[in-house]
Amino acid sequence: MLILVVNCGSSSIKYQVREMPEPGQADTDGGTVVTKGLIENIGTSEIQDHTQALDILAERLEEELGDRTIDAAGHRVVHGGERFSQPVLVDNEIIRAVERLSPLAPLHNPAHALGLRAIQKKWPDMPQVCVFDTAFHRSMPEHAWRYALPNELYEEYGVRRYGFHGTSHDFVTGLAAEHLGVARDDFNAVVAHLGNGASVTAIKNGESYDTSMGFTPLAGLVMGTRTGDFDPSIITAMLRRDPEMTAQHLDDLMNKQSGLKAIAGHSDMRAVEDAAAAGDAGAQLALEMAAYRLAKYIGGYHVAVGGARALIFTAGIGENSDTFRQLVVNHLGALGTTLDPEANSVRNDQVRRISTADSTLEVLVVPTDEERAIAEATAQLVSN
Ligand SMILES: Nc1ncnc2c1ncn2[C@@H]1O[C@H](COP(=O)(O)OP(=O)(O)O)[C@@H](O)[C@H]1O
Ligand SMILES: CC(=O)OP(=O)(O)O
Ligand SMILES: [Mg+2]
Repeated sequence: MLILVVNCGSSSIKYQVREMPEPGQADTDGGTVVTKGLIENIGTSEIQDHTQALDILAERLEEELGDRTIDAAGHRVVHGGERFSQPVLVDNEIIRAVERLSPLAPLHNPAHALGLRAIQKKWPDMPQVCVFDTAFHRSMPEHAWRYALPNELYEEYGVRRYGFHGTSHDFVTGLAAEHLGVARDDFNAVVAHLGNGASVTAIKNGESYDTSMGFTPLAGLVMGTRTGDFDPSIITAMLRRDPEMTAQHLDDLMNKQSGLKAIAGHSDMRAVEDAAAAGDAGAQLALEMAAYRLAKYIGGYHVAVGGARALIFTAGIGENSDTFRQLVVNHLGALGTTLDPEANSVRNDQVRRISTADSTLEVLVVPTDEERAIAEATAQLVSN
């Protein structure tokens, strides 16, 4: 079965076509990638809108797939609100629901809705599935997801912690439990998904118990261009100083001008590490801030789940940066967690253990694959 996996952003569409085994077949190993790519600059004179981007995608697929046809499309949808705890088959009502969640994810959900409609128009008979970043976190207990704010903010505006990157946290949790030979229901762990956006999740009995992102993907860790946690009174203080300041300006400041970029001058971790190695003090500080913030979350989540068995690193930075992993674990001495430097320096795409034999938490690197997880969920739903 051929599955098109799409991640529609406001100005780009990332896609992958995977050949998936029929669900229920004994060996569902995630299938194989047939082709993948990126269409950028949507909303410019080059490519006007998502409909035009889809025309380009269709042309490329025709060239690359010949007369083979796509059986279904699976979409990454960042915000599923309180409604969606599972992937769903798409119809008009679902697209409207994704659109209605736009106030909670203004950078993401409007683009997802455009992508869903554009595909529906182009291939009316192709089934589509939405896979939500928030879904895995629907298992969090209320004391973890509530904010200590007046009730009507939750009741009327849905102000609560939702959490993101759920598809990835879920996927690597399963692989780690399997690797360690633990039943997933008994598995307690801390998962650090460290990409351009970064979040850390407390896993209790195989489910999400708490997570660092919140109402939006801004909260928690120090990221490439996002602040992560900071005192919200900074915002009101800025508004008092400059009453002309707009929500747009503040969103841009917190989401695009902050994080590593603000402290080191680079948002890309490789560039930050190179600058730090060359002696740049700002880059060294940025690394230390990001590692320290994450270490505090790990300690907190170890307590939250009643003792984690494993600490899992994943995504671009988590999978590739032995330097950053070492900086984080340097703070975990009080937990008795230590890395084996040789194991930590190994580079491959396998699930691997990088802690010493006597380390209290077993530290694993687990490569994530959100596209594979989306393709699997899509194949599963459309075959039922
Ligand atoms: N070898 C490496 N060393 C350090 N950082 C790396 C390395 N490879 C990739 N990264 C970092 O991973 C991040 C991107 O992660 P990724 O998961 O691809 O992001 P996203 O999917 O959120 O766009 C970037 O900060 C990049 O610098
Ligand atoms: C939700 C989120 O932060 O996504 P990304 O890491 O792709 O920016
Ligand atoms: Mg990512």
